[in-house]
Amino acid sequence: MAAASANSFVNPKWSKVIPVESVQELVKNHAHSHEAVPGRYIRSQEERPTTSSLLVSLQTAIPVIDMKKLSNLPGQDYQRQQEMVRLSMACQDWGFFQIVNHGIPHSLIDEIKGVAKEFFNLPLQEKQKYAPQEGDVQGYGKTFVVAEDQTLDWGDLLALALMPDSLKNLTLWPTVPTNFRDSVERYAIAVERVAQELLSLFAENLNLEATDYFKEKFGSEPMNLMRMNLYPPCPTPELVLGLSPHSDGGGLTLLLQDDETVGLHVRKDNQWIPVQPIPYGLVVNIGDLLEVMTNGRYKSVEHRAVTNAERARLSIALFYNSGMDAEVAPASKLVDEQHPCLYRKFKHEEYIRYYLKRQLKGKHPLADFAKLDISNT
Ligand SMILES: O=C(O)CCC(=O)C(=O)O
Ligand SMILES: [Fe+2]
Repeated sequence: MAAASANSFVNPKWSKVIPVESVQELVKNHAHSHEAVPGRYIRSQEERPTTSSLLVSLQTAIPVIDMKKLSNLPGQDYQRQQEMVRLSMACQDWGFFQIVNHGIPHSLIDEIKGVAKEFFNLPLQEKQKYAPQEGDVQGYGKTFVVAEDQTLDWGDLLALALMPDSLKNLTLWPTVPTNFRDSVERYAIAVERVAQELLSLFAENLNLEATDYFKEKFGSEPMNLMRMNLYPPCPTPELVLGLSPHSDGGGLTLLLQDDETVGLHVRKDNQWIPVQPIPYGLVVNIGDLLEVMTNGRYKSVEHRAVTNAERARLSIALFYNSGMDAEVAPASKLVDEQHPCLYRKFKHEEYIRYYLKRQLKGKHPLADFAKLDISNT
């Protein structure tokens, strides 16, 4: 039974895949034309990334957490306690933070960015060898294009399932550059270790019975994905989005972003806050599954990517998720009279299917799928 459901990830039918043109190609082919940005990419007035809201929000920044301060054992270490409080606030108020001193070697970070750039710079025919088969969410192209008339994101991507082995489809893993696969494997192991460390810190902060509470709930085989996003420069960045607003559907996301180019925006108090890159830092955000497991204490927050006219921007996301068969439900310790149960229990696989059938559109999926009506209680 488990094997059958796992294989369906690779073959039929996770989502309808509507093939669309590569944005990199579009830019190349229309570089000198007035029609460089086709109508399908142009956003409605409300969705456009206006500059006025950016100016206001520049005063705010997502919290930065120093992992080194958290690496000691729990105890009387005052610095550690302070950083734990900051981490807790970050998860509750923002759903987003950046981490520094996480222990991932800088050389490995340079390497993964290097192979990703090399891949996207290959000729289109080479990249198309890794286009997904029907119904798959892995491979080179775009996911979440579910309707012919949908407004498109100004970006290309490569999505890879990292684990479990039954989902990993090596035929969609590039072999050029030659060190691509090896770099991805080593980078993934390093980031997964940091994700596990963060999950134990969350459990400690939430006073859950064991620091491996989430590790256990995620199951022995987490379902982890990597997504490399490439946003080419856009002649009219004020009219398009690189990635539509969405909350991440998984557990925890660790994102490596471009050092020089701001592009990620996080929604806070109805404003879009740009995330200033920290060289060799990682952006961490809470996904929908952790919002459910923490009964809403930690927030899975909407975010989007914008483009600019001058430079391409690369980001590499690692989604650390529960296993497919894992049951997702609020921790019973986080449900009481003051905190009624906000979400129903569900199987992770059900939510993936639901999430993938929809366009990336704000934070609605979780609310529609699992939120309980507590107005009468
Ligand atoms: O490119 C970015 O900064 C955001 C990427 C992202 O949100 C995602 O891949 O889910
Ligand atoms: Fe995201």
